[in-house]
Amino acid sequence: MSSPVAWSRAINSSPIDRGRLERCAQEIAEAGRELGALGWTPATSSNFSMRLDASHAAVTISGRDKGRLGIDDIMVVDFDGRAVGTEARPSAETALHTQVYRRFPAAGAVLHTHSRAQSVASRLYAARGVVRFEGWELQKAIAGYTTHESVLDLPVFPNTQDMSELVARVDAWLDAGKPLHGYLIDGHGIYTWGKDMPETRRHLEAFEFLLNCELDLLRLKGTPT
Ligand SMILES: CSCCC(=O)C(=O)COP(=O)(O)O
Ligand SMILES: [Zn+2]
Repeated sequence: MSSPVAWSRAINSSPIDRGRLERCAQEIAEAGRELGALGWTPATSSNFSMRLDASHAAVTISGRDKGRLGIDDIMVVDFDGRAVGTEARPSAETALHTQVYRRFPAAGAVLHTHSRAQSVASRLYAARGVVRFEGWELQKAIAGYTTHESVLDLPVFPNTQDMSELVARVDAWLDAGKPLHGYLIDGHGIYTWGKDMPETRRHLEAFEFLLNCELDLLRLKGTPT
């Protein structure tokens, strides 16, 4: 959103609660600062969002430095990706965010980052199409996982500038009944989500840690497990 005036227009022309929008924008900006400080949002990459209500999300404006976000760098979109109350351009990857909110009614936040581990792992596992985590205690950081004796799959989808292709791949995975808590895009980065921003941050940190462990094993052993 380019200014508080635009925010007022957005709120006046929609059922969105202004207080909720401001709180979400603050949470998104804070997450961006912390993820940026970790080096996971290089060169304006990455995008973040939070659910506002049953049909709207707050999402980062395209091209902004995600490590230095203010609330004016956050805008409102509907779940078809249309901007609400502003001429600003939402993230180029907005369709991947709104898909999560449509497919997971309990999802409250989505984070997408471009860390080195995410980017390198996406290339190494692209041919296999999935990174399979087994036997790691940190799998329990993902909602619903209660033991290291579980299988946690993080699919790797081919990169494309056509978001509808990516949306279709995610839909196909879900329609096959396979669990999904996040995914890599080849040569690109990771998407993950959760019921709120703290859970989404936890998922992102867990996937980052697990990917780094798998990459360390690869360096030591030579082939993917
Ligand atoms: C320079 S990063 C290329 C685009 C991208 O992958 C990304 O995450 C940021 O795109 P946005 O439109 O959300 O700024
Ligand atoms: Zn990206």
